Amino acid sequence: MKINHQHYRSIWRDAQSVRIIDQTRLPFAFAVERLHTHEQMCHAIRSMQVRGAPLIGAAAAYGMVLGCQQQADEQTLQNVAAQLLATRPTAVNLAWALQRMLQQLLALPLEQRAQVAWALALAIADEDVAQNQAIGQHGLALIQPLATAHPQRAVNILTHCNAGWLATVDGGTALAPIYAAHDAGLSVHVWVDETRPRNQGASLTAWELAQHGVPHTVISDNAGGHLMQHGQVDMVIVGADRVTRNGDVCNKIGTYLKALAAHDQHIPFYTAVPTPTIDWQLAEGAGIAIEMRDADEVAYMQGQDDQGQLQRLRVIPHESPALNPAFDVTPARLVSGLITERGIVTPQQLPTLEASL
Ligand SMILES: CSC[C@@H](O)[C@@H](O)C(=O)COP(=O)(O)O
Repeated sequence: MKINHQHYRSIWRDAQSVRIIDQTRLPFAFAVERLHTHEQMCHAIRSMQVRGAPLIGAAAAYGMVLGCQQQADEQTLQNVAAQLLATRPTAVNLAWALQRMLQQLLALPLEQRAQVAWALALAIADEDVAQNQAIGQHGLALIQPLATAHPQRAVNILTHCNAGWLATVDGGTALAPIYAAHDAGLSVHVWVDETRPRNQGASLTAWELAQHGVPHTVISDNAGGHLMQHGQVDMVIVGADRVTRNGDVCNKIGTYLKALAAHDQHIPFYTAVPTPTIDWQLAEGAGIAIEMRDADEVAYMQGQDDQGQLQRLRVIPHESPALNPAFDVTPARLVSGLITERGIVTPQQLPTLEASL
């Protein structure tokens, strides 16, 4: 991803520390933070300075590296992994990356661990970038026929939350096919759900689409169904935090409602999902731990006033409680297909995909 003509990943090594883009400051400030300890990485994941399933996985891997720099014995590494695992419960990539790092590090002699850990984390990051590139190409094959069918207008794609390059190491999942289509010269336009309460759509997806020059429009979370009814959505592509063996898709709260509306209107609903986001151990979505976040995220909104000052404003009565489940589960029956780095599969074809891994 290029920002002001400079290429960035959303996480990278800098000497013996790790750099991240602080996503809580976007879209109004582009700020890079430097992390030296695994405690700082825990804070970055919990506070959502870094967020999005694949990026959380890579961040956890780099968190293990930072822990390893201080002490690399088994008990310390298990302890660091447990702290990182406790930061956010829903995205399976976190547990996946920690398990992989632990397994590979503990197989090494103690004195080699701190050194090799950097290469192991980089491998996870590089794999994510490659997977997203492949997802982009497979997803492009879905957009191409829609562009051919409607040569006089843009293909309208609705997305929810941020599953773009900011949610990954680079390239994005749900946005990867959109970037691929735009770069291939196809006319695409993106309906960007604002994604209350944390506004990842309005703040992050809109920002990165604008950086890349992709035409888009931010809509309120409630507008999607209306646009679908009026022929203004050709397809929906979302990301996922966890997909279960049967193809149930856990993603940002509100995804399920978009899937229901898309199903009612016979609009294809795809989820773009790298295979590390598939939880082969879990039979169905009902078993997924849904993160409950602070009610203040619902009670308050943050934004910039006309003088350029950041403001945090309460939007509900002081007497009213609020509830903030961060994710929901879209049943497999509403999912047209999963765009993976191995190709596009229906939920029913997941066992074949698992066998091929
Ligand atoms: C490629 S990211 C896919 C999902 O992780 C994304 O859609 C999402 O729900 C992110 O939630 P967040 O709470 O911002 O981490």
